[in-house]
Amino acid sequence: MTQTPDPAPPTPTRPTSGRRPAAVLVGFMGAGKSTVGRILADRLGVDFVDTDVELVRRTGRSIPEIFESDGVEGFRVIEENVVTDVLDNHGGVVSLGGGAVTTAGVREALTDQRVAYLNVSPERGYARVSGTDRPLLATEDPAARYAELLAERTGTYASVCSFEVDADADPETVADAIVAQLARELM
Ligand SMILES: Nc1ncnc2c1ncn2[C@@H]1O[C@H](COP(=O)(O)OP(=O)(O)O)[C@@H](O)[C@H]1O
Ligand SMILES: O=C(O)C1=C[C@@H](OP(=O)(O)O)[C@@H](O)[C@H](O)C1
Ligand SMILES: [Mg+2]
Repeated sequence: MTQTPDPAPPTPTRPTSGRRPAAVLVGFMGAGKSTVGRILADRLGVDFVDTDVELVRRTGRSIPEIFESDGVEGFRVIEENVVTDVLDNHGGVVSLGGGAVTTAGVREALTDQRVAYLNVSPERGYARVSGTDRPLLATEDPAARYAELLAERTGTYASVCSFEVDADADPETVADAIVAQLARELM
């Protein structure tokens, strides 16, 4: 007699609102995720969430303060919680912090999303963030650190994205390119 195998137990899922972001923006520091995300949300007539802003709002601490007290590992834990919660519950445009994709749980949460990778060159990207308070660039040679980290992360951005746009262009042009790609995805 053949035995019917037991059905697989249901996969545990996080409680969600059933909404899904219109688009999620990833890419390195200075790619323009925060800037373009707001423009894109306006174009689409939807809300905008920047997960770094949300993280600061929820913790009541600045990003440099969190890096100082909890280190990069502590920051990533808080970031993963905020990012996965926002992805589960937000229906608009979501911009992530540049390093969020280095966490496995974030990459997992991005698998069924529309993910735009803002691909910036080291020269353009660094010129935009040079002199700002991004903790990972608080080194003796921030330009070298920037180029090194960007090279390290490029494969990860490419692996989680649905499509890539040239982020060296001005913010309006980058937003246009994303709208065009989203329209293609609907066809
Ligand atoms: N496409 C762009 N062209 C020129 N400047 C930009 C562009 N995108 C962003 N910026 C500027 O670069 C800086 C960093 O942009 P931001 O949106 O914070 O990048 P990210 O969130 O990817 O780190 C800001 O001063 C912003 O005004
Ligand atoms: O690349 C990173 O690891 C980081 C990027 C920053 O966000 P932006 O990419 O928006 O600058 C911010 O989350 C933090 O300073 C760490
Ligand atoms: Mg940002």
